[in-house]
Amino acid sequence: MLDIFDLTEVGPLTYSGGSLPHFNRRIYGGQVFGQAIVAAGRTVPADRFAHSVHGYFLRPGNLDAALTFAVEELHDGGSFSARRTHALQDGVPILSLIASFQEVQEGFEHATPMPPDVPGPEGLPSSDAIFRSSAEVARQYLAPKTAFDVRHVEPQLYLGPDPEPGTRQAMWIRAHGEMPAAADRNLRAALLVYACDQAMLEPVLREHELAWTTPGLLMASIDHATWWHRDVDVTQWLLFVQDSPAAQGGRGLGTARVYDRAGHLVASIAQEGMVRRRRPKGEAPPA
Ligand SMILES: CCCCCCCCCCCCCCCC(=O)SCCNC(=O)CCNC(=O)[C@H](O)C(C)(C)COP(=O)(O)OP(=O)(O)OC[C@H]1O[C@@H](n2cnc3c(N)ncnc32)[C@H](O)[C@@H]1OP(=O)(O)O
Repeated sequence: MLDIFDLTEVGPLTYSGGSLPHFNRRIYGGQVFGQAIVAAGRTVPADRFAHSVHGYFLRPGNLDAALTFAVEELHDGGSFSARRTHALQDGVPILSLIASFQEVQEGFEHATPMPPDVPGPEGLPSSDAIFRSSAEVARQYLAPKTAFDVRHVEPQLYLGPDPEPGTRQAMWIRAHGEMPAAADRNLRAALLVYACDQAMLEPVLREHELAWTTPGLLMASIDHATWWHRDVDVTQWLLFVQDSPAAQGGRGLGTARVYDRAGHLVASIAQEGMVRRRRPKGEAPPA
């Protein structure tokens, strides 16, 4: 997974990168969003780190087409730098985001505390075991090796819906493997976005008694925002405390507060997605 974040500089403010296989034959949103953050981070002073990003998934990404990241230098201030990245395939943008970077500074501090009553990851079922238990479904949906161990507090939504629907969930996540010593803070930030796209809309599914494998489900991430409050390391367990404030009109909103094991709030995330039931064959779109 780390290889696809090792972008190649192909021109001024321009980078290229590869894609990992993905089950629905489009580029995994967290991958292209994370790569676009890394591209932006390559163009800022070395002591400025991503603190927020806002972006839109404009078109489905083609796994077989070249992926180019074009960065625009929007602003370099005394302590903040802003960059726009367009991820392009065949000359058209599939993703547009603006990321902002800041020097490390002292300031006022507060954070919503980690909920006290969430069980730790050790005793919870691992996504690895669930994927291994259903070889047929796993072959259809997943690459041979998944990068993250995901452990839900509520029932997982891979094979079926939650029998007790609700808009909230808590989930632990940790990358398999190590981070290279040379990994920089902006790469670590990007890897959090990679990790989260697989679960940000789960509270929407949970509330509506849906699962990833529900037949006829149409889903795609539309937009995404992350605020990194601190340096974040996906090779250590992170707790996602998730909610869905609303779903309507074919769109659902997911939010997450992300805590490290020590209880620090390391990031806040919001993501909206298209969540629809596929129209039955032959049914015309509304006039
Ligand atoms: C062991 C077990 C493992 C199990 C399994 C594990 C899973 C383990 C978790 C993995 C989890 C990964 C999660 C990945 C999450 C991303 O990675 S998503 C990828 C990133 N996002 C994207 O690629 C989205 C890119 N953007 C777009 O594609 C477009 O901007 C949008 C959002 C589709 C909107 O475009 P648009 O042209 O305005 O689209 P629109 O006209 O609304 O039509 C969209 C679809 O809705 C349909 N539609 C339109 N109106 C309606 C309506 N009223 N009712 C119903 N349908 C409608 C259309 O027919 C169309 O259908 P398709 O032709 O696509 O089949």
